[in-house]
Amino acid sequence: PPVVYSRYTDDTLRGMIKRLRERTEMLKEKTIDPYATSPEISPPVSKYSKYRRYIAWLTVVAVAFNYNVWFCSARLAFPYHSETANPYWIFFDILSDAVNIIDIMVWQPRLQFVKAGDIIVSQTSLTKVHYRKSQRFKTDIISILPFDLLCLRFEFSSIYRLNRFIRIESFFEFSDRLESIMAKAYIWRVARTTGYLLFMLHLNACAFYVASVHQGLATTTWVYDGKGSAYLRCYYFAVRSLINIGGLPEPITTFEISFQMTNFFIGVFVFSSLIGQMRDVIGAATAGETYFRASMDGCVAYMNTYSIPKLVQNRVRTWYNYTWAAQGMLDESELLDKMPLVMRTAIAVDINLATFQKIALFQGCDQQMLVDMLLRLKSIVYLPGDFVVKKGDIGKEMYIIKSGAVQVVGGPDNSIVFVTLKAGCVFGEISLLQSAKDGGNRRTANVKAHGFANLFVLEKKDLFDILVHYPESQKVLARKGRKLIKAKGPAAAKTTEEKQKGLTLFGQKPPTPKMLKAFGNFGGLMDKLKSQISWNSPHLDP
Ligand SMILES: Nc1nc2c(ncn2[C@@H]2O[C@@H]3COP(=O)(O)O[C@H]3[C@H]2O)c(=O)[nH]1
Repeated sequence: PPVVYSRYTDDTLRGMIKRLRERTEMLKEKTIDPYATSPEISPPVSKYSKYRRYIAWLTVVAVAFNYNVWFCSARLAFPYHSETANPYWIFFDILSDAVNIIDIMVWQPRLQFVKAGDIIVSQTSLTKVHYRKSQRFKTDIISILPFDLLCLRFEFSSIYRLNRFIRIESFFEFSDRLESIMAKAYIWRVARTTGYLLFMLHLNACAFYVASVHQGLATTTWVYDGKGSAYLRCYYFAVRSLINIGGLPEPITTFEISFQMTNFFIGVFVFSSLIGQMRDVIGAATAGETYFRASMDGCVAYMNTYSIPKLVQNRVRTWYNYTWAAQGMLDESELLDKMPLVMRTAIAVDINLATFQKIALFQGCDQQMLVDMLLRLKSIVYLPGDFVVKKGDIGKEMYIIKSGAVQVVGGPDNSIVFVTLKAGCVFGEISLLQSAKDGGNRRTANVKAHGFANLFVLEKKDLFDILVHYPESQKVLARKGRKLIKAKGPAAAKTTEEKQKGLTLFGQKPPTPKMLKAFGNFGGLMDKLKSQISWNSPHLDP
C-alpha cells in the first residue's frame, strides 16, 4: 500500500497547519461561520492514523535492532553456539533481517520529506529518489549486507552480523517518534536510559567472560570460575565493578589489574554520566511541580518575613494547592506566551470557543471578536466564600465561569442567595457596559464564590480595545447592556421581588463620594478588604 510518512513533520501536525491556514483564510473573508466545526482544528491523533501505524512498525524495527545488539554480542562472547541452538539462532537472524529488509524496501522510500524549507513532498516517485540519495540509504544498505553467508565457508559465528549494529538510527527514530506522541514522555525516557545502563552492564559482562577465557577459566581467584550460569555470574561481576560497589576478588596479573582499572574508569565517567542523565530526566519530568513548590515556598517565606497572620497564610497555601491541583500550572499564559499567534488562537478556540458561543450576551457578536477576546482571557481561582465582586465597587473586569459556581447574594449579612451561576455563565458585565457618567459603572450586586470557582477574567480595557475594531458588535453589546440594566439594574429594583423582601440589592444608589472617602483611610480600606474574604474556607494541606 502506498503509505506515506514524513521524516520531518508528522501528518497530524501538517493537517493541523493546513486546517489552521484554511481557517485563517476563512476568518479574513468572514463570509461563513468559520467556527462551525471548530473542534476539527486540532483533532486528536487518531488511534489508527498513518503516523501511529508507522510508529507501530518502528517498534518492530527497534525490537529487531535490539535482538541484534544484545544477542549477537552475547553469542560472540559466551559459548552459546551449539548443534541444537544454532537452528533457533538462524531462524531469529532471518526474522530480524526480514524486518530490516521490509523497512528499507517498503517503508523508508515512502517517507515524506521537506524541500526548500516548507514544501512537503509526498509523491512516491520523488520520495524514493530522495531516500536513495540520502546518507541513511547508504548506511541502511551496509547494515543488511549478508556477511552471514561466510558461515557457509567458515565457522558459524555472529561476528558476521556486526554490521547490523549500524542501523542504530532506526532505534533513535523510533525513540523520538514515540516520545512525540506520548502524553508522559518521561516514562519512556526513564525506560530508555535504564536500557542504556543495562546494556553497558551487558557489554561489560561479555568483556569479563572473554577476559576470563583469555586468562583461563578458574586459573586465578579474579576470573570467572566456570561454575553456575556464566551470563548471570558475569553480569553480577559487571554490576559490582561498574557501579564501583567493590568487594570483588583482587586482580592479580597485570592484565587483570588493567581490566579492573578500565572498568572503574568506565564506571566513574560513562556510567555516572548515564545515572546523571537519569536524574535530569526525572528532574525535567517534575520541573513543573518543583516550580510550583518553589513559588509557594517563596511566598510563604515572604509572608513570614512580614509576620502575616497564620490565617491569611493558610488561605494563600490553599489557593496555591487548589490552583495547582485544578490546572497543573500556576500561570497558563506563561506557557502560551512563547507560541505563535496562530497556535495560541487554535488552542484558545479549541478550549473555550464552544463555551463562549453559548453565552447569550455574545450572541450576535462578530466571531473574530470572540476569538480576540479568548486570547485576552486570564484564568483565576477564587476560594470558597470569597467575594469576586462587591456591590458599589467600580467594575473593571467581567468574569466567565470556567468551572465551579458563584452566587449573587444580598441582604443585611449577604445571607440571601438570589441566583447561583454555574460554568459558562457571565457576570460582572453590567457595570462594564454602562458609562461612568452617572456613576453607572459601579457593581450592582455582590457576587461570591460558591465552593472553589475557576473563572476567566476579561478586563474592561481589553474589552474596549477589542470593541473599537468591531463597531457592529459594540452596538449589539451596548443594546444588551441597556436591556440588562433595565432588567437588573437600579431602576428595576422598584418592581422586583427584592423590593418586596425589603432588600436593597439592586435598589441601592451607588456610593457617594462621601461614602467612598470613608474608605480612604487605611483602616477603613482594610475592613472593606477583610469583609470580602471568607475566613473559614477549607484548608487544603499540600
Ligand atoms: N444586578 C443584578 N446582577 C446580577 C443578577 N444576576 C447576576 N448578576 C450579576 O452580578 C453582577 C454584579 O456586578 P455587575 O453589576 O458588574 O454585574 C452583575 C451581574 O453580572 C441580578 O439579578 N441582578
